[in-house]
Amino acid sequence: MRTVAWLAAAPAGHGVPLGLWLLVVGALVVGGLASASPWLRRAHPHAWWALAGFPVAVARVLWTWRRLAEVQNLSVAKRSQLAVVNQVVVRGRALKLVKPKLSLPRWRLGGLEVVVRLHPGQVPEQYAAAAEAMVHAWRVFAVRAISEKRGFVVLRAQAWDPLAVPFVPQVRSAGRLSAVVGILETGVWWRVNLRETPHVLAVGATRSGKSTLIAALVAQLARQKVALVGIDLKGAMELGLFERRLTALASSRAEAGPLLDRLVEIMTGRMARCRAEGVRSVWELPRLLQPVPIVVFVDEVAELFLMASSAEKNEVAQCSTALLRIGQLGAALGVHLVVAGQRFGSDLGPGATAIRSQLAGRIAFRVLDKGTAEMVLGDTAPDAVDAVQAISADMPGTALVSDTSTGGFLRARTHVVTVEQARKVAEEYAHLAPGLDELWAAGGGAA
Ligand SMILES: Nc1ncnc2c1ncn2[C@@H]1O[C@H](COP(=O)(O)OP(=O)(O)OP(=O)(O)O)[C@@H](O)[C@H]1O
Repeated sequence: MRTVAWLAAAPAGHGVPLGLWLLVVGALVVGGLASASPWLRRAHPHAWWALAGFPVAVARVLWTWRRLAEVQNLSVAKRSQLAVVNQVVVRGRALKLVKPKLSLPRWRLGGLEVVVRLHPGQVPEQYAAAAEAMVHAWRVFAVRAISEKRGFVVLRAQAWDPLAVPFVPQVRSAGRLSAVVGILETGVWWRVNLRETPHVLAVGATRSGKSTLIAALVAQLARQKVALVGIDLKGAMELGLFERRLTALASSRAEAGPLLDRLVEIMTGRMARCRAEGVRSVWELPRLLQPVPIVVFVDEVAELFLMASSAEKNEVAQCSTALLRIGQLGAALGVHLVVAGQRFGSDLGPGATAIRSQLAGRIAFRVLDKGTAEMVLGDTAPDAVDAVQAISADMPGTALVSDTSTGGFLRARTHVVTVEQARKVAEEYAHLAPGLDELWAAGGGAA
C-alpha cells in the first residue's frame, strides 16, 4: 500500500511509467489472491482451482518433471549404459538422461491431466508406481496413471478428495435406466446403469446412506418411461413417500409374495413374446414392441427371509423363489432389482445366498462388522473387505462400488438428494406410472 501511496503522490512532471503501474497492480492482485487463497479453497474449491490452484499446479508439473522423472527412473539414457574402456566393458549411468515427453497439462474439474509418451521398453505400471512421488511434487490429493492408448500414459491428478467436496451436477436424465447418483474417487460421475448391471445390491449400517442412494435413483428414474415397484418391509415408511410414482407398493411380506409372483408372471408373458418374435431379450424386439422396463426396489431385504415361526415358511419360500427368478431372468426381460438392507448374509438361508449371487452391482456403504463386509464383497472383491470397514461415520453416503470396467472396486459418495426432493419429483412425474396390468402389454416402452 505504501508503494501505491508513493506512486499516487509522485510529483507532476515525473510521470510513473505504465509498466511500473502494471507491475504494482499485478503484484497486488497476486498478493490478494495468495492471502485469500486458503479461505477460497475451503469455501469455494472449484473457484479456487480455476483462479489459483490450476495455474500453480501447471507450473509445478512443468517445473518438477525433469527431476521427478530422473529420481523415479522414468528418464532413460540416450546411449548404452555399457561402454568399452581399455578393452574392458564397464557399466555406468549416462550423464545425460532424456525425460519422457509430457503434453501441456489440461484442465479437469478439480484436477488436471497430462499425457506422457512412453520411452520404448517402458510400461504404464512404472508411472503408476511413481504416482505417490507425483502427489508430493505437485501437491495434489491423488495421481492415477491410466493407459488408454498404446505407447502413452495419462497422468490424472485430483486436487482434493472429490468425495470430501461433492459437486452436485444438475442431471435430469443420464440415459435410459441410468442415474448419476454421486461421484467416484477418480472425479467422474458415479452412474448406476441398469442396462449394464441389471441388478444392484446396496448394503450398509443404519445412517450409512442407503435411503439417500434410493432417493437419488428414484429422482432420476421417475422422469423416465420406467415402471417403479416398491417392496418396503419397514412398513413402507421409506418407499411409501414415492407412492404416487410407483406402479405397485408392498409394505409387508404378506403383500410382497403375491406382488413378486405377479412380476414373475409378467416376465413369463414377455418371455413368450420374445420366443414368438425369435429374439433372446426384450431389447432385441422392434422398438414399438419393447415393453416398459420395470425397476423393483426392495428395502430392508433381510425382513423377507426372517422367520419367527414355521407358519411363515411358505411366505419366505414364495418371496425367495420369485426374487431368485427375477434375478436370473430379469435382465433379458427388462425387470431389474435394486435391493438394499443392513445385511444380506448366508445366515438368512440358501435362498438369500443364491439371490445375492445374482446381484452383480455391489454397493457397500459403511458396515459395522467384518462379517457384513465379507457378505457383500467377499465373493466378488475380497481385497475390498478391509477398505469398506475403513469408511468413517462422518462421511455418510461414502461407499465402495463395483467398477465394471476393471472388475475392481472404487470409493464413491452419493450426492445428497433428500427424500423430500425425491418425493416432489415422484409427484411431478406421477402420470408416468403405468398400471400393473399395462406391464403385460408389449409396446409403449420406447422412449
Ligand atoms: N452423500 C452424503 N453426504 C452427506 N450426508 C449424507 C450423504 N448421504 C447421506 N447423508 C446423510 O446421512 C444421514 C443418513 O442417511 P440415510 O438416511 O440415507 O441412511 P440410511 O442408511 O438409509 O439409514 P437407515 O438405515 O437408518 O434408514 C442423513 O442425514 C443423510 O442426509
